[in-house]
Amino acid sequence: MKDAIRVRELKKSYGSHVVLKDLDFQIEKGEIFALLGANGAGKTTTLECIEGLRKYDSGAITVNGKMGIQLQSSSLPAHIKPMEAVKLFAKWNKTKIDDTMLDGLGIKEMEKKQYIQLSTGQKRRLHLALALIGNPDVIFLDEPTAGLDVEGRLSLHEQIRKIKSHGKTIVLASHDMAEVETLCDRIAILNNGNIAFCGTVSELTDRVGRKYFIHIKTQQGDNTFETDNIEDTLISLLGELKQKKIHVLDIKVDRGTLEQHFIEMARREAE
Ligand SMILES: Nc1ncnc2c1ncn2[C@@H]1O[C@H](COP(=O)(O)OP(=O)(O)OP(=O)(O)O)[C@@H](O)[C@H]1O
Repeated sequence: MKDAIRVRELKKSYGSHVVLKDLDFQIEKGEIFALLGANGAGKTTTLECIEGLRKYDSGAITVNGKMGIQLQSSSLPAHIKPMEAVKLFAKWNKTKIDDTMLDGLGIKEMEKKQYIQLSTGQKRRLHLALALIGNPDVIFLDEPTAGLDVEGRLSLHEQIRKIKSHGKTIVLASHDMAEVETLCDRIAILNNGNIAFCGTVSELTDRVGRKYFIHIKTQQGDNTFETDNIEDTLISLLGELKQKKIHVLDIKVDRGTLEQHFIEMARREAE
């Protein structure tokens, strides 16, 4: 399949702070691709270099097709009405307004409100609509569902899948691993200025295994244990605590995210 985006030997520093050491990856046409990584790993820097909004030090970036970029919340004037923004963007793009797309995203229902009066979900849908004006081939979404409730999130996922079904390529930066697991064809994890992993979610699961975190709060303090077998670990931990007559106040089990496990694994391998 033809690449929508190809990044080769991308390097970027801010002064003496090296953020991207040497990035190499490609994004295939028609896939949903996510860029993951801890805060400050360089996701936004990478996306903005690809989008042409940020200068990079060296390397090569190729984008095949027209780009549509989702705005940050602060980028629209507070009092603009959604359809005014849509008309403005259509004019800039010298394109006709796609009523079917606007109906799908419920933009016309927001007609009477000003931008600051929109709910978070409505703002996200408007940002998506504005990114789609001009019928782009590659769409960049930065944290598309941050701050939304479950219903808002599911509805936006549905819209993103619909965009993909029209053959578009979608690139997103996200912190929400559950979202990435359900939505994305492939992911890349940024760590220490490099692509630490690039592949499908199931390839990532195969690499790190399914792990869990058990958090135990006792009179003596809090402890966290990583395990791939909740039952055995819990039985042995509780047995040990009982024997030592340490009183358990609270127990929580969470799955952690694949990204956390992967970064932890990379850290251990580097030691
Ligand atoms: N314009 C800038 N000048 C100097 N340093 C910058 C600039 N932009 C980003 N940085 C630094 O570069 C690093 C990467 O930032 P970037 O915003 O790309 O990371 P990120 O992975 O998108 O983070 P987050 O998940 O918090 O949004 C951070 O340490 C950040 O402080």
